[in-house]
Amino acid sequence: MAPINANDINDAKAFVPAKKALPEVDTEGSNGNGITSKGYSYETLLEIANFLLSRVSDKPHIGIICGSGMGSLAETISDAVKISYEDIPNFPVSTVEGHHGQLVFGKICGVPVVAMQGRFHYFEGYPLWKCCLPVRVMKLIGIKTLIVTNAAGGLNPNYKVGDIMIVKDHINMMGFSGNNPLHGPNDERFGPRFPPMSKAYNLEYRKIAKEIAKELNIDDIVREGVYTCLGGPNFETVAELNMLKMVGVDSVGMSTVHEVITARHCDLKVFALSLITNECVTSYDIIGEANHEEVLDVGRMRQDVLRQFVSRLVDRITQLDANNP
Ligand SMILES: O=P(O)(O)O[C@@H]1C[C@H](O)[C@@H](CO)O1
Ligand code: HPA
Repeated sequence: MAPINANDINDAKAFVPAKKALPEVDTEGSNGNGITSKGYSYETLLEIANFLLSRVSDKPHIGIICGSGMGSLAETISDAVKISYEDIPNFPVSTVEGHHGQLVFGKICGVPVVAMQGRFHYFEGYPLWKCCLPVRVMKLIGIKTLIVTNAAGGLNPNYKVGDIMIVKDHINMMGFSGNNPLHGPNDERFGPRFPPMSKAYNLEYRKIAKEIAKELNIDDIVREGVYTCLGGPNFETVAELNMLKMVGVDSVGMSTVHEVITARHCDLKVFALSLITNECVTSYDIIGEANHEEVLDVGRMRQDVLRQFVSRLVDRITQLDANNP
């Protein structure tokens, strides 16, 4: 029999390896006890931050992470300066469709912002600390608030495709097995060894978001609920989803939780939302299955409303924080 090669496999897509190798260094906690783990040192992150600051004129106040299919959020940014991840020293690269792979600096409603058009996921092969490295870099370049968006499956039976869920809390499923972005030596220059997470999602921001939903006349599609992140890349089984439903999860995705933990650790204020891109399959009788194309399509369908929502949020958060420095 003739040997098979990769091109013989039906519909095989060429494997695209990450375009650059990333230097990983051993980092040591700031207590100097000699314990090390893989990560980037504070100084390396500072170098990345300074590299970025040398290319922009304004320090951003707010960082935005665009979820799958939601990259168009960054198109509301005026005076945009775009920096490809590939051009940033020691930065990871995006490998998922629907994640452009660049930082966009500029202004929304006159407020200096930076948006990540493309995030890093655990399933891409990045450890959690590396998925969250941009959050620390954004902290170092000056942001005070992080707005996180994600595409997620709707587990709450009242949710419909296209709904926007304000995240009020999360369940860190990956953390239950000890997989946490803060694992390893703690550098106190970022934050404390044992950061609390009981107020991770800023209450005032959530109130503002609900007011904005009313102003935009979209309060019928805006919900509030609990998000969880699983490692992916496969979508969940029926049994897994039913288990998550029992423990109070409203939306399921593959990101955000570790980013929020990293952000709260370094004292950033956080707002997060899920765009419900598909109904979770919680019964064996349901014919359809989750797929990434549908996720991206719903992102496109909701892009206008999301842009308006996030723009107003940036404006109002800035006013709120100016009054409560
Ligand atoms: O980056 P997010 O969390 O928005 O992406 C979700 C999770 C998977 O990466 C992808 C599945 O379609 O969308
Ligand atoms: O149903 C889902 N599960 C996990 N991640 C997702 N991202 C979009 N939809 C989903």
